[in-house]
Amino acid sequence: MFLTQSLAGEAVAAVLAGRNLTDTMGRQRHAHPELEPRQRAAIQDVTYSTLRRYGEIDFILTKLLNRPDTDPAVRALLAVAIYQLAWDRAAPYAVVDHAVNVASQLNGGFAKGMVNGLLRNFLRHKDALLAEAAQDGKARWNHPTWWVTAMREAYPAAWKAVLHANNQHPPMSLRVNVRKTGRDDYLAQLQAAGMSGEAFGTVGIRLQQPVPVDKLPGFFDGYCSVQDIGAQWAAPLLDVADGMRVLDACCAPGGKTGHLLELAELELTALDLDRGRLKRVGDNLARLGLQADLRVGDASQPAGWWDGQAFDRILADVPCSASGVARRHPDIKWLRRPDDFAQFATQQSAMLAALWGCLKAGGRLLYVTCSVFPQENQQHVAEFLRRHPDARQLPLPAALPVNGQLLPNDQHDGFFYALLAKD
Ligand SMILES: C[S@@+](CC[C@H](N)C(=O)[O-])C[C@H]1O[C@@H](n2cnc3c(N)ncnc32)[C@H](O)[C@@H]1O
Repeated sequence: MFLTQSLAGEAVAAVLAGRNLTDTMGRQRHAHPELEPRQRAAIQDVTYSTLRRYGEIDFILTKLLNRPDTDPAVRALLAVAIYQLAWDRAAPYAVVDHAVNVASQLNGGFAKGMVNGLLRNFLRHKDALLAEAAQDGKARWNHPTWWVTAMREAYPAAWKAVLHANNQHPPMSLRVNVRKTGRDDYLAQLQAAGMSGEAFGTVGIRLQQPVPVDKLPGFFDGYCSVQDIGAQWAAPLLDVADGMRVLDACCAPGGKTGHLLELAELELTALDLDRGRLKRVGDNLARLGLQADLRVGDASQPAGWWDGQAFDRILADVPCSASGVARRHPDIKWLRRPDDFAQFATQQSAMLAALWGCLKAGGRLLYVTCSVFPQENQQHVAEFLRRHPDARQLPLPAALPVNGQLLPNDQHDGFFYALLAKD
């Protein structure tokens, strides 16, 4: 547990200092090759869970700490230990002892006594403090206040459910590669391997329990991909057919690229700005037995990568706040700032306008975000339609919300879809 607390504390401190959690944990894995998968899973679980609950934890720490200028590394360690004492199954005495040991190695160990005293104090008043945090208007939602206010305004009926979903463990879902096996066959293979899942859509399976991918039958032979059920709408919405020229404009790590290629024989260009992430697209396609023309480039600058031949279909899965997948990336809640949206909007508008010029008349473009903020979604598309008289928004299938906004729930993450036709 010493290592779990030490590395989880380090990761929480990095996020609270403004750093990305995925990158931070990647660096930790690199620095600690000796960690076994079980230890890595424990560190990830404690780190993610602490960040999911950070509103309540911060409230409790603010009450218990005498000094507002506590060392950030010590405060993050305390946050992790409070998560463990309040919600984890770990034995309280072990949590406190190990936290004291970790503290003794932080910045000269001056905080050892304080960590010991504060955690014991927390244990003495745990129920009352947790009840107080659960009642506090700011702490209880475990989101920044501006985010709660925005959700209240955007979804007067559903905002509590949206915030609640963001604080849960996400479901693990699969997309069966129909080029290799059928969905019913794959469900049977899962069952034979001691796993069970529920069918969704035409090729989706939501697993009852998340599992490491190496336990999934035929995963390395491309029988399935891990993909959220909500993300599995993208490729079918583009209604692709054999022989089409298709652009996947922000493709990495390639979840939707693979799905498009599983549906038809396409001449597909897979573009991404990030060379490292594009490599993962190549790896994923190789695993699935599929091929695309992979290009590094900026979607808002087609001159750098486009040969001038228009596309029949374009998928624009643009960079966004990722607020619809906050439960998979709990750092997002604490890293985003309200003024980030202006920057996203500028980037999203530039991409959409440039990609529109690469689409054939009669072609379709699917605008996608994994955001629940209307300014990245409906409002953004309405503005685009005002500026482009040759663009028409097509209705979505009845199974999707009319406005294209999927909100996160126990079945899928939050996504936004707008299907645009060029007249
Ligand atoms: C939401 S992710 C795409 C997810 C992907 N479509 C999938 O389903 O696996 C957005 C991607 O856009 C890429 N990106 C960001 N800015 C870009 C730009 N100007 N041009 C092209 N790609 C960009 C990022 O590197 C990131 O991989």
